[in-house]
Amino acid sequence: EVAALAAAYPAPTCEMLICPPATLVAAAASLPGRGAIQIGGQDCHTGTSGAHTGDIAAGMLADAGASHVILGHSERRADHGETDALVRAKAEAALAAGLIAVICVGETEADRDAGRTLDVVGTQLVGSVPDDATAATVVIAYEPVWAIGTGRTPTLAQIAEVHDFLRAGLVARFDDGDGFRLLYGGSVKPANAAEIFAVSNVDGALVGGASLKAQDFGPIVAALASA
Ligand SMILES: O=C(CO)COP(=O)(O)O
Repeated sequence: EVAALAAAYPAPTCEMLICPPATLVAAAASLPGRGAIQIGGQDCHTGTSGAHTGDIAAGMLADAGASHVILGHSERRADHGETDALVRAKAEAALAAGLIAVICVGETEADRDAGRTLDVVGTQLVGSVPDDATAATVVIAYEPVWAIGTGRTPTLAQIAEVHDFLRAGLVARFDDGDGFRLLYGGSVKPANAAEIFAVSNVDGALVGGASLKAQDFGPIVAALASA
């Protein structure tokens, strides 16, 4: 699928990143036909050395050919109890290893129903993003937990509200806050990609289910390339 996608988009006008499971990072990165597609991991450890059996250090991902790593995905936060402080420490390790960190934030459905969405993502943003982050080294992904894999998405106005809020938070904290890429994630499909990419401060997408097949991911890439 990676090779098929690369063949379909030999010179894309947007960046393409595939983050396969750790067991496939090296194979994907060394695929002769990967073209412009970049490869990332889905998590890394905070440490650069030491005894951490089963964990994958950022430097190991870089050695395997990864350029990026996703950190603080809601499944990591839920399944492994990852806190903002841990995500930040992982991001620091990723930056030290020369990786670009794709840091995820997002509210649960209970948070949204209680009117806490901006509080939650704001706290996650402050807590999870290292102080030495730059627009070149950190990407933020807004992923409402209730939209992941469910086929449900926030309204475009709700996406805009959160993305504008995240942008304001980045601008207030970082000199180049305007330049950070803000991805939306959660049930992005070929059918809704173009309208989501037209939303204020949406610079791209973090795609799960629709990234597994080149025939689904391709139209999403095309929608971003022409956004
Ligand atoms: O976060 C995501 C994948 O990890 C998003 O998944 P879906 O695009 O399948 O909703």
